[in-house]
Amino acid sequence: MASKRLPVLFLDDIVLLPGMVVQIELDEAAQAAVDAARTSSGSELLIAPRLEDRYASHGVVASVRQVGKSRGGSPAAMLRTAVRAKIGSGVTGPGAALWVEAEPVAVDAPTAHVRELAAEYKQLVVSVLQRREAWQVIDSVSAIDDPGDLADTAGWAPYLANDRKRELLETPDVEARLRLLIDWTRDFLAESEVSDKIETDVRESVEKRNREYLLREQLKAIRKELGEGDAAGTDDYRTRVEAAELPDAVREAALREVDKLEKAGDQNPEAGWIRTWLDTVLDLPWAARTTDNTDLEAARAVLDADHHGLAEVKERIVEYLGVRARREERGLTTVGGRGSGAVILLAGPPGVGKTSLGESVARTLGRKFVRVALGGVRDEAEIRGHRRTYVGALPGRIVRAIKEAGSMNPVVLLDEVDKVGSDYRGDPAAALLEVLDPAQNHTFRDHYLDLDLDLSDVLFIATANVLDTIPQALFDRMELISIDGYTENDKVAIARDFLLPRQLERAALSADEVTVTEEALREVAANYTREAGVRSFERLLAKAFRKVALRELPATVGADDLKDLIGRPRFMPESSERTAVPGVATGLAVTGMGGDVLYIEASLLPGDKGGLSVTGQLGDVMKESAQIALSYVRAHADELGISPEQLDHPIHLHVPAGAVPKDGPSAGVTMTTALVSLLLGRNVRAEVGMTGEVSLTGRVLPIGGVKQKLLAAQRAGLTEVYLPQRNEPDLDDVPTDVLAALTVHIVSDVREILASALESVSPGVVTTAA
Ligand SMILES: Nc1ncnc2c1ncn2[C@@H]1O[C@H](COP(=O)(O)OP(=O)(O)OP(=O)(O)O)[C@@H](O)[C@H]1O
Repeated sequence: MASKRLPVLFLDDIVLLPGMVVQIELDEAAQAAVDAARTSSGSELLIAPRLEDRYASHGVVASVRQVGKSRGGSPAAMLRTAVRAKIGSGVTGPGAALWVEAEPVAVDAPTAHVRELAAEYKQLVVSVLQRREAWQVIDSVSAIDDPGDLADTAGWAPYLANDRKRELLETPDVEARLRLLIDWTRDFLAESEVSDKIETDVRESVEKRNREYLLREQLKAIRKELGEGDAAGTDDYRTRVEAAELPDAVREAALREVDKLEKAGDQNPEAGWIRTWLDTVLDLPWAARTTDNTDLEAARAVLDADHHGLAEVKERIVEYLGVRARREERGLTTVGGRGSGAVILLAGPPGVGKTSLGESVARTLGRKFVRVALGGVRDEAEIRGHRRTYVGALPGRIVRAIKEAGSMNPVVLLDEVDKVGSDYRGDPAAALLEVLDPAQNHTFRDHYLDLDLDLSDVLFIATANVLDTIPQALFDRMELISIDGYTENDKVAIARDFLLPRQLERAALSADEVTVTEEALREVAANYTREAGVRSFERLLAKAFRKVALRELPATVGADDLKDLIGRPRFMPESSERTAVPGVATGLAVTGMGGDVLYIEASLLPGDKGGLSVTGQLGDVMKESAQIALSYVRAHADELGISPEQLDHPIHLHVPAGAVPKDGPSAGVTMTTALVSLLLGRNVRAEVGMTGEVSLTGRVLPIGGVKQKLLAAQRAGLTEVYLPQRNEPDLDDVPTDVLAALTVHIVSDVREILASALESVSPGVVTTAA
């Protein structure tokens, strides 16, 4: 098409495409252009955008339809845009306006492909218009037939930014223009679908909340009318939950339950469950913590003030607290969780102060203390709670402990972890493992509570009497501290400094009123109790003081008064009595109650077929020990001076007390000695105790629990003990006063025991089967 010379008007904030009728306000430049058009170019001018100081390459040829005033009263002109034109070089005059060469763009007849694109675009535009419910516009757009004209209706589209409109203006090719538009319109539709959805969601949730509020108010009114009251009660939960210091997730969950409660109404059984649950949640100390006292010297002082002796145990505890404090200081507890300090396991017989040490640790740190008894727990739900769907569901013991403690960082004593069982109701040990594992326990989930509970600040201390029944995985997480039991001197000191004052106070007596002599205490320790700890000791003192309180005060309790106050001694040295016949030897053993002595008895039965029977609830290992002992004796009969006929008789070996299950190889030397004593008819010396495994060749192999066994030997009044050579280093752990009271023979072959433990003078009678 031939180019024209036209006055040009650049507009900054609007892009006009062909086929539009618009009113523009006339500033000076616009006035000049419009004037020039009316006077010199047949009312035609070129309008082009100038966006961010960039001039467009194309504009539209527009004709001035009318000039007048806008509604605001300023000069304005009504323009109608026609064809696209390429802007050529600028030329001067006539008049004040700017003139350019404008070359109108020729439009080819549309191809079939272009028509297809146009149809597609038309559909998209109609969709957009439908969303806006612009029905009239839909009609006029639908009526447009020419693809180029259809594309240029985009000039009206409010969702296209000016720079996109300019791109359309500068794209004279119809097909390219339609492609651009199809893309952009699709995007717009997709976006507006999402935002529509958000809008509806928001609107719906607001409406729902309003509706719920209304319904709740109505419900309250109805309940009040029915005299069911308690609308205030549910309201109360809402305010309580809102006022409580709860983690966000917990508050949300609690409010959901309050909603349910409000809907459920009073008569609904569920209301009761929800209330109990809400009470539990509100009772938990979500935000309460105590501040740790990390002064290690002070810690040591507290431990010393609470407990006699136990130097090594206290040292280990102080070290443990020191490491913990340092880790915390360096922020290591939270990083990765794992390995942030194992759990202390206090292992030892009853009454040695495991529980009270736990209490002391809490006191040292200034933390709350709670004890969780695990003895006999077989149901996982005991630890982790029942699901709420259970009738009468309760939270587990851990949650209850935290509630009882009233702080999120108490000391929790897991008492008797060695007595946790498992059965069809799940494995409590596995749940415990989760409780103790720093990698998991910051989000511990109780079934009942069903909320994450952070246990990572809890200091767990476990206790156990024996180690071999603790599940391995649990044991691996723990740092073992053994407390083996007390010597007689220890017990007397503990009684004097701790048990006496406490029991006096309980009996409402004062130290001025009742004095207990050292001999009396020693007598109680030696002949009234035979325990590793001091539990019965304390009980007997309590019993004594109840009687003393009825006497004339002040009073002194001496050894002679004991019979009156607490009865006759219960334990007398029995070793000489028990070993008064051939075939009985005194062994040393460790049980859940601490160390103990054990008399192994052998006797010959009538008959000539040989053979061995064993009784006393022995485990497999112990039964094998008996076999080995007998085989050893048979193989060495000659050397030992045993006549072959003796070996023809069947032998019965018994380990009292028959009701207590026993196992382990450490009775090997005792069984061998009992057999030899029987077959030679020579008594075992009464003051002798022994422990050690025996091999078929008579080697004595090492055993465990040396300290506990020696304590027991001393308690039982023995004065000589045989120990395997490889256990010699264990003597370092044994208190010096125990070692002073015992002669310890270190042996590596059972012959050494047989050579010196039997009475040297034969009683002269050879026992044969009756
Ligand atoms: N070394 C000690 N010094 C002072 N008191 C002690 C000492 N050892 C134990 N006691 C006292 O002995 C009593 C029994 O101790 P505790 O109940 O802690 O024993 P335990 O080892 O936890 O037994 P269990 O295994 O049966 O739980 C407590 O009153 C405790 O204060």
